[in-house]
Amino acid sequence: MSIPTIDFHKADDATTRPQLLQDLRHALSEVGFLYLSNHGIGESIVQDLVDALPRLFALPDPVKESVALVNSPHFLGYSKFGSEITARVRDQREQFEFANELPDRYGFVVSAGTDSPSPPLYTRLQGPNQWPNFSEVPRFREIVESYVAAMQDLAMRFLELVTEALDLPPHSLERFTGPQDRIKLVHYRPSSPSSSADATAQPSSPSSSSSQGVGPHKDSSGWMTFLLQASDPSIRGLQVLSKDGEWLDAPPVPGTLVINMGQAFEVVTNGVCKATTHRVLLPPGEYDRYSVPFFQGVRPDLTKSDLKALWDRHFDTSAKGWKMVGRESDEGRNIDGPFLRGRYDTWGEAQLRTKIRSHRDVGLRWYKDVFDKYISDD
Ligand SMILES: O=C(O)CCC(=O)C(=O)O
Ligand SMILES: [Fe+2]
Repeated sequence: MSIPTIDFHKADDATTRPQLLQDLRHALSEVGFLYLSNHGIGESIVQDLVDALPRLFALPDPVKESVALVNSPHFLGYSKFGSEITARVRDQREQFEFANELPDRYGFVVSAGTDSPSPPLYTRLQGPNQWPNFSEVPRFREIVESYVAAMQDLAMRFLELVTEALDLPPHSLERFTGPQDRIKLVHYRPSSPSSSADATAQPSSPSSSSSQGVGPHKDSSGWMTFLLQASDPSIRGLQVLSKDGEWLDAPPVPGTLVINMGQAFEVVTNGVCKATTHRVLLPPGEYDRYSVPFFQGVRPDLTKSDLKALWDRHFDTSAKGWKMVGRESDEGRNIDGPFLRGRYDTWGEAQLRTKIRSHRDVGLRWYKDVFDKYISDD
């Protein structure tokens, strides 16, 4: 199996659109990953971001830590190398996380102390960014905001094509999207053999010579992920788990974005479109890898019961037409998925739990009352 490429230009031409829709349906329901070419994002919007990344991550640690994630109840900010855990192993990456700018509605209601009931705790994930204030990366905020705005527009346009490819009425998926889209600027560096022997490294890292950039996971932050691989094409690392349980390389292809479905998409489609398991495995060497995933947001109050009608009408998996439904490798099926597996019925709560488990220092500081519940619920 290989990862298909969807040429977005073909959607504009009535002679190529039907085949494109068929290819997209196949990619969504039977592969779970695709490259999107001719996506229409302005070249300078992408290039400005790509150019900013090495300068951003070369800043001294105290400068980066001036916007540390732990300062933010919204999990927006900088996390240093080795602070994130996926599949119980420390990831060899550092990252900045931003979102489209939103007010801290939860904080506002709670601190106002009015009689109105507090919003659910998970609404606290929404809030303002921490923008770093440094001169070494000129126009940084503007570059990130332009990229986010372009991705929000692309994600909505692509979602309409997906809606049509799955034979759904126009706009029927749009109502599941939420107010907050998130983006990460990520820098990977393989651990040297000596550092992988330190106390933080786990014995279960994928192999003794490669380091875990990010461990096997299904994206939990959003609905669909649009990933920019922002290093030289010779720098590999991203791998996708096929339905047969085989890890496939997804090398950078200039001019494309890699798209995959997140956990909410799998739930909304009743398992017809699987959220595909992926990881970044860094071959040994001295190099830097940069990537920028954009996660299209999900409506936080979405519950599984909201989806029943859609499942019955369009994603009845006992009906013919969804050829490979339910097929997934054992490794993929065993990936942690609190919304998928039914323990948490509301999307926002499942997302909060995932965030707390991945960034425990933030959880302890801002979510003390629910920390133990979410950490030890498996
Ligand atoms: O860096 C990459 O290529 C993938 C990152 C990723 O999968 C994630 O952060 O969810
Ligand atoms: Fe991911």
